[in-house]
Amino acid sequence: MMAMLAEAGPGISGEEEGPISSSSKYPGPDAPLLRVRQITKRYGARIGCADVSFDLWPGEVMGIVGESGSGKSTLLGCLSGQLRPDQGEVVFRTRTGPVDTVRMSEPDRRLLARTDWAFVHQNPRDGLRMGVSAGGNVGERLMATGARHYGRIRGSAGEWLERVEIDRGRIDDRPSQFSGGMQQRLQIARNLVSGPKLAFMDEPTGGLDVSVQARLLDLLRGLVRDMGLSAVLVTHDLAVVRLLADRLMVMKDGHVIETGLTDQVLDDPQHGYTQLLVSSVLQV
Ligand SMILES: Nc1ncnc2c1ncn2[C@@H]1O[C@H](COP(=O)(O)OP(=O)(O)OP(=O)(O)O)[C@@H](O)[C@H]1O
Repeated sequence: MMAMLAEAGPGISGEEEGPISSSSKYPGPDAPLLRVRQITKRYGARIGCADVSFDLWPGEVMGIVGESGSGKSTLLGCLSGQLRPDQGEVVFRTRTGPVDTVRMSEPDRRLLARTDWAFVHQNPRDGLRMGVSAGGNVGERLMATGARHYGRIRGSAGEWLERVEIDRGRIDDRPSQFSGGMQQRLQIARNLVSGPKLAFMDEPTGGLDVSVQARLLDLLRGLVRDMGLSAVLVTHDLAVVRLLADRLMVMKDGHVIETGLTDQVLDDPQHGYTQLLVSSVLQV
């Protein structure tokens, strides 16, 4: 991955030297990658999410679960810059230091979204350009990070298609010619090709057949581990968090009511609502 990035050109900070070493300014395992403090978002009198705080560490996956309307999407929107919270901080450690993304300029946030951040939508159509070829979808993101050499961009796109188990021979096909599972894998390739540090995932396996889901989950788990990716994962599916998330936050009526290591929360839920949530699923 890093070799591909080095070929692809400069990263967000315009550095030419490729991989960031552990001794560089990028935070090590002793500093949170994302520091979230008291995030609150209201829709008029209705609470979207209230007073949410947590730290996300490099390489960690945080799952957010809760029933419909509990505030998961609102929180994810506030964290990823798609919604502006009424209150609170979302501090991301960029390569040059911590930045409160709630208060950063729109162009800077857009640059971050194309480089160090990834967003995997439930519906791949929301994360892909349907009128552009598979290779173009992946290559476009590399170009956003400064890559200009056509042959190398195409080579990296082909490698990433294979990495997400799409035949390289399909590189010139459009996403509309792909199955739902393939479209989702293409969306993942488009997002991860630039070597992001943090991925926001909104029901990444939602709307897919069970067997397709299982394969996608396996693939995601491997990529997250291999890339040392941090992620915030929203889902109502406890089997998905069981497989992917290190830690879990349980939301109800916009508030976080329970948090802890995933296995701990699922095997020994403390809050009555979490107990109900876990017991309502026959097989987790
Ligand atoms: N655009 C909006 N305008 C008004 N209220 C909203 C809006 N979006 C969300 N809400 C309200 O905010 C609360 C949290 O909604 P949110 O969509 O964040 O929950 P969720 O847990 O993501 O639900 P789901 O799993 O169904 O997507 C709900 O009461 C919802 O009605």
